[in-house]
Amino acid sequence: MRPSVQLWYISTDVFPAVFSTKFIQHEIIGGYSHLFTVQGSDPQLMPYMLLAHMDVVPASQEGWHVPPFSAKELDGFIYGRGTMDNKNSAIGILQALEFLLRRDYRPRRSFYIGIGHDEEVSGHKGAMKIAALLKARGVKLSFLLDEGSVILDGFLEGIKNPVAVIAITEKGSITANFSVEKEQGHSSVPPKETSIGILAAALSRLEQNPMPNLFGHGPEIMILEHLASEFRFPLNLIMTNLWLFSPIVSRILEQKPSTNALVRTTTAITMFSAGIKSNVIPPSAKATVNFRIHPSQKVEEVLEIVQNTIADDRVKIHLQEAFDPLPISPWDNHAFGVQIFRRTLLDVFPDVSSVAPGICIGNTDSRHFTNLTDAIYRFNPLVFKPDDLPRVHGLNEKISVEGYEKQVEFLYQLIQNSDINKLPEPHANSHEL
Ligand SMILES: CCCCCCCC/C=C\CCCCCCCC(=O)NCC(=O)O
Ligand SMILES: [Zn+2]
Ligand SMILES: [Zn+2]
Repeated sequence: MRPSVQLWYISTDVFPAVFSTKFIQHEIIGGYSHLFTVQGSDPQLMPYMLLAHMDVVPASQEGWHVPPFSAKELDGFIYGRGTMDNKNSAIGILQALEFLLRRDYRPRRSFYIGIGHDEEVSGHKGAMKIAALLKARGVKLSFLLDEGSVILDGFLEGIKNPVAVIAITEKGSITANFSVEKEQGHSSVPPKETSIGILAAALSRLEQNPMPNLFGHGPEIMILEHLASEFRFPLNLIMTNLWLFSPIVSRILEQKPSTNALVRTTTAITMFSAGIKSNVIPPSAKATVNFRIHPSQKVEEVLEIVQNTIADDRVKIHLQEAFDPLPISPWDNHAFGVQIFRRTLLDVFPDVSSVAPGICIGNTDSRHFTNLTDAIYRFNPLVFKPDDLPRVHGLNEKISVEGYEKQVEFLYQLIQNSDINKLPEPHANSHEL
């Protein structure tokens, strides 16, 4: 089956300078993905990489203010599937580069642009192949920037200003298929339990018994530690004394889905199918459950908890895909990428008062690049309010025109800021960055 991508916008017509510049090489990888190699003028500087993807999850035709693939503009917003996840980055990166090239800019530091075509189905044919190709060419990266976190505005009770959260790891994942088989028969003489009843009860046990709250066992605590001074009194005192207050804070965080996802391995029953006719005892019931693994756990440990919670041998478990949480990227004054992001945020988003390390609660193509660098960061320069979160993979995904322009500006500055060969001095102003 062909992936659901539109390729027309990555073309010579739309980005003439990108495609005609001598020091830029363009390759198609895996049939649809793009790899651009931008050769900098100083080969001594270690290259970096910008990553994005152009494939999207499906969109229902109902419930949208405009058709989901029309990219129509309404009240200052561009609506459409992929406007936040992640065509905004794919086009934004190329547009920033196009602008720079038109101003005769030649970067000093080389960089790669990878635009995958199958991120939403694990990136095995796109990003994974790009990573393998770069590895075979002996490439090492100073840092890599992908999607995965944003500038949060109004997510945390008690913080007034928008804060940029750059994910330094991402959760692991298990996609498991559960099934129960039972003898088919006449519905007038039903057994005590059907395959549907057995499977539904097992899944209900999984939902009713969430995985343990692991706040404080992984890097999620760093978000609050870094943002402590942003909280109003007395929350700032609580956040600066998490050694004492973490039991209370962990209970508060688990109340909302967006913060619950930070403190535990989550369990989402995403597919269920069973039954063939209203008067036939169903021969089988099947379900798919997607777990996103907290950074302090591993696949094995989660599977053991699942087995013990279900505690029913009639329920068979088949793993579709499973991988551990990703390594934690450096976050200190020597982390080149982090310093570049800070400086660029300060340049472009003066309202952002803090930059904190965080966790990507979903998964990204960047996880295929761990052989090329230990400095993998997931961050999209978009200001997110709480009602934006359900739009990702949901209805009425949209980006404001101003927000998209800011994204391009961020990338435009980031490319230039990355050209320095040593870490910048901290800015001498009152800004908290
Ligand atoms: C301190 C408050 C934390 C709030 C946490 C919510 C922040 C949400 C920020 C961005 C959300 C969306 C990005 C997730 C990227 C996932 C990309 C994707 O869809 N990959 C496929 C997959 O995971 O299945
Ligand atoms: Zn995405
Ligand atoms: Zn997505």
